[in-house]
Amino acid sequence: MAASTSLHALSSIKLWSTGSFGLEKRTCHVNCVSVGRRCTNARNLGIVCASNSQSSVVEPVQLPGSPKSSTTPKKSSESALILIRHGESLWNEKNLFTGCVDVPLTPKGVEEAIEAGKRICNIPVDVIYTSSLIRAQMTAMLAMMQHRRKKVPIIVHNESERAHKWSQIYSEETKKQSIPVITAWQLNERMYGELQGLNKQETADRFGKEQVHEWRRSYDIPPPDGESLEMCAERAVAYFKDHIIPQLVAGKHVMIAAHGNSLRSIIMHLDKLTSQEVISLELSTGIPMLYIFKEGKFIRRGSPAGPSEAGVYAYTKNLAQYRQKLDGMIQ
Ligand SMILES: O=C(O)[C@@H](CO)OP(=O)(O)O
Repeated sequence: MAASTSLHALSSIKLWSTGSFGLEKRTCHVNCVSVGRRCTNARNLGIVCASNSQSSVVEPVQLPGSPKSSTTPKKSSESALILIRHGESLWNEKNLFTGCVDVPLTPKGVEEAIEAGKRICNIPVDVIYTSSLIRAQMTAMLAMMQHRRKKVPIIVHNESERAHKWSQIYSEETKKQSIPVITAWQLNERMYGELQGLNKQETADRFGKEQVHEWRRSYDIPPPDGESLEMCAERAVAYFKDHIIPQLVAGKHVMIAAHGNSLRSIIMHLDKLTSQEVISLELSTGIPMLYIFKEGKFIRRGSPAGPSEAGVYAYTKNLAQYRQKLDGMIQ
């Protein structure tokens, strides 16, 4: 189906379409990354980095005015990568296709973000990436309010020379107690084209569940005038490789707050999912997922359960040590 096909034209094509919806049965929708039979298996992920990181290493992101630090990868280091889909938005609540429409969180979404923050409050975060959409930014900020390290997340404004200059910080100590938040449109939700603002149920009633599921979850079939997951991946995964992997290689701990589909495309890349497997990948709102980046590989560690449970902290010595350090600082 051509991306430019209009909904009007589609309605006449799809009115007769009533196929079964077998894929729905296989969908595994849980509070973590879940892909069919792989739901519970953390596994080593052969990576990306070997072919990309060396050619695309960029400077670790710094707050305005920070002295430049070394970009040399710390060979023995491991880095945490937290992925979090934004909390429930006002259009999630209304069951509307949202895409790149910039809608805020609901009170429930705010709660989800706070809860997510509690789940990651012992995991180190050096730099945060969010989309340019407010629901992802709200989620990142609210989650960080819960972090035990109590650093202040600060949005980096580099959109113009003046914005950069006017947001300078003139205290090294204050900078040390801050976390840069980089906003990137490349991490935005997939652009949903002519579906944006339509009710999901009404659209399924009109065009058929099968067609709507294809638009929502297939890899390479775009919704009318919108982006397919493949098109979304072209910008989101490219950004991840060019900007985020170099941070991890440099030993920085990264959090990404983004969207159902921009994160699906990144997870597809990290977990090496096929275009068939990604169909059943569903992400819940406000659930953080942890990967460990070590020796050029991403190791999926699932979703941190809660600050008081051993859970993910038992997985790596570094995370356990960081937590102990926080315990020491806070006592
Ligand atoms: O409406 C959207 O932008 C997305 C995420 O809420 O919907 P879907 O579940 O179809 O990916």
